[in-house]
Amino acid sequence: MARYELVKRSVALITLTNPPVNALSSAVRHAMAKSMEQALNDPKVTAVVICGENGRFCGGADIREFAGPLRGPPLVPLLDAIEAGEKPVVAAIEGVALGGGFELALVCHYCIAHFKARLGLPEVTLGILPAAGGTQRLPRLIGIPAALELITTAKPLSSRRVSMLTTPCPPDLDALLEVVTMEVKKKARGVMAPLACIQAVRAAATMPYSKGIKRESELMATLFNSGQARALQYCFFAQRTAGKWTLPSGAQWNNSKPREIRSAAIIGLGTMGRGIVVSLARAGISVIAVESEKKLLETGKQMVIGMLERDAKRRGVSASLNLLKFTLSLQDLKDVDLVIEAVFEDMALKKRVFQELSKVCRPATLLCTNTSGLDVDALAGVTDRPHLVVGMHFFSPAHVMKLLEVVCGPRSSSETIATAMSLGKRMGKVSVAVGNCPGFVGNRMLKPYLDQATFLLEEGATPEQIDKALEDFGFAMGVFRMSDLAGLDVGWRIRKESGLTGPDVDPKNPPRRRHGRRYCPIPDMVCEQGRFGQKTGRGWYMYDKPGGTNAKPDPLIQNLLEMYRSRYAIQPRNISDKEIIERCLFALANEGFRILEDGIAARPEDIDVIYLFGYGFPRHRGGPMFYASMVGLERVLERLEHYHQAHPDVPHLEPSPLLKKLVACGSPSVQTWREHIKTMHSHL
Ligand SMILES: CCCCCCCCCCCCC[C@H](O)CC(=O)SCCNC(=O)CCNC(=O)[C@H](O)C(C)(C)COP(=O)(O)OP(=O)(O)OC[C@H]1O[C@@H](n2cnc3c(N)ncnc32)[C@H](O)[C@@H]1OP(=O)(O)O
Repeated sequence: MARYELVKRSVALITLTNPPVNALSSAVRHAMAKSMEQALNDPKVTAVVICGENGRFCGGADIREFAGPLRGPPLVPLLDAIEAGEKPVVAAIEGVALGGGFELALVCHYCIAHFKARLGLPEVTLGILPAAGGTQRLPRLIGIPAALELITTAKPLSSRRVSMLTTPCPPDLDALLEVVTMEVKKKARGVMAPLACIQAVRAAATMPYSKGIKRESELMATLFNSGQARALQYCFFAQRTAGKWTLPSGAQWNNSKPREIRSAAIIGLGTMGRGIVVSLARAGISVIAVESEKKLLETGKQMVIGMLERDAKRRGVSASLNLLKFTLSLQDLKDVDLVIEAVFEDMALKKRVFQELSKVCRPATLLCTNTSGLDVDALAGVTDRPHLVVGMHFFSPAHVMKLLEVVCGPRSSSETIATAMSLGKRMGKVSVAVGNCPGFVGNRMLKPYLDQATFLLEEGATPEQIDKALEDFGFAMGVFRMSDLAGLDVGWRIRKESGLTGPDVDPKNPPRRRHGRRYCPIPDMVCEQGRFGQKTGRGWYMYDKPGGTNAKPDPLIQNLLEMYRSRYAIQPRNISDKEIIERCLFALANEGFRILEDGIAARPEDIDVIYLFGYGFPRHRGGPMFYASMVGLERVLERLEHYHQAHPDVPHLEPSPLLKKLVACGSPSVQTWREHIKTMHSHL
């Protein structure tokens, strides 16, 4: 846990040895305390050096330990003792010095850092604050503005006994803290940890160290026990769990070798295709981009080049334009390692593309589809290599959004899945393996969520009221603003194709009902007026111009809602924010339980990661499944039963069997739900 060596008969070398990141677990703290005592008591030792094994200084406190009672020697007195010791202590930093690791470096009297070392205080991302003196020592060392900023930056330090310094303090401290508070509130609505950090840094500026450190500890205690800290720490591990995919066959992330992908091709240079080309080129992969018409090819090419150039400028690197080739001919794809089809969302068209690819590409080429919800296995079925077909569902804009759903068809081989997952990682994506069903995980869950929002409109709410409730909950954008951004026409076309609206609707359907269930036609009526969202300057809101982003409530939508309600004799009622949140989010989580039952997602963590990275679910709420567990499964069940009773024609409100089962088992923690799903059928 910590190795003690005497170097040159005078220097004590203490090496942290707790792979993979030398986290300060209770065993490490214990070993460090012992080693420090030995060094301080040995008259031969004139100086101490602390470093970490395997090129990593220290990744901070052991986050896993936060879930249980705190054991072992506490960190703060250990660090205070290092700082107060009579012998000089040097932190030799290679790799990461994060959180408690950075705080350890701060108490050392000297720091030597490799130029590639990464120093920082990421505690806020875990819903806590740097509570081993970080908020008190750092302002003393580098001043308030720089310390406030350091949450996301790395700064090498070289100073002695930092706690003895006075904090360099700007004359307009209150104004500065006010500005930072406003920024933090805007960036992370409703998130407690950054605000607590500001209060702790204020204490560093206005109090002696002994009082400041006490304040730091009080603030930490509040954060530490908060639901937000639990949610954010859950997110940290959920993201890592999601990469560890596993199939019922026994194939999994650590026993399936991915293929090396050197070249790829993208079919279709629409919004999605362009984003995927940029992501691939940024990852250093040669890309051939294919379009069906010269004009589309030229437009796509100019846009891709522009995107790559802007991106490279921002990152201070040169644009990898030499990796790109643009063509009208599928024949050019005969030698590529992998193809991603990103054509229009039309099964017949996609099948034609896959049949063509089967003929043109060499037999070992992987064929991937970027469909957002169509049957991946149906596409595999028209090829000569169904085992090499997999879904790679990127989210728009694909060069920005971090999420990738890797859709495993029943015939996708483990090597194919491993390759898609590993390619996603190389492209900087958070990849989650999911099963094949309409909408997969993310879009399948979206339907009940969107349905509830539009039903609430019928019953008396307005788009701005619903959006505000969701934004106050923590979403960056409410459901209607988000729909305006994404474009309303896509959903309209899908509803027309499925016979829910338009000329193909069965005339026997009573109004506001389809296939025996409640149906809200308001989104269709909005589209019939040519209101497709931001791009047309009108949608659920009005905008200054087509493409404008400043959403304003539109009296025409208000009129439309009033006319609609009076046509169907609906008496509008006052709807509370609580009802909005419960109906939208419990319906969302309820579908998540069904997805787990159906074996479309292997674990609740996978669903949460999809919603965090693909749908803007607030991270400090942990994701829809974690949120349900925090509310209490019993409560979620009771509210769903209540709403289902009030709306029996909405099957999505009927509590899922898995939710009922978990409640019957005493509402176990989200990390153990998997054990209760074991016996069910998996599509993964
Ligand atoms: C009444 C109540 C009073 C309460 C008061 C309580 C007071 C308690 C006193 C606390 C003192 C506070 C100390 C400090 O201020 C708090 C902290 O230090 S919090 C931790 C801060 N550190 C981080 O957030 C770093 C997190 N890690 C990373 O960012 C990355 O892992 C990395 C270090 C950059 C390495 O990245 P990669 O190379 O990509 O590797 P992975 O991310 O895949 O990680 C590999 C493996 O390691 C596990 N892991 C990483 N960091 C930690 C950690 N800090 N603790 C535990 N485990 C960690 C990670 O989960 C992976 O595990 P695997 O998935 O392989 O099992």
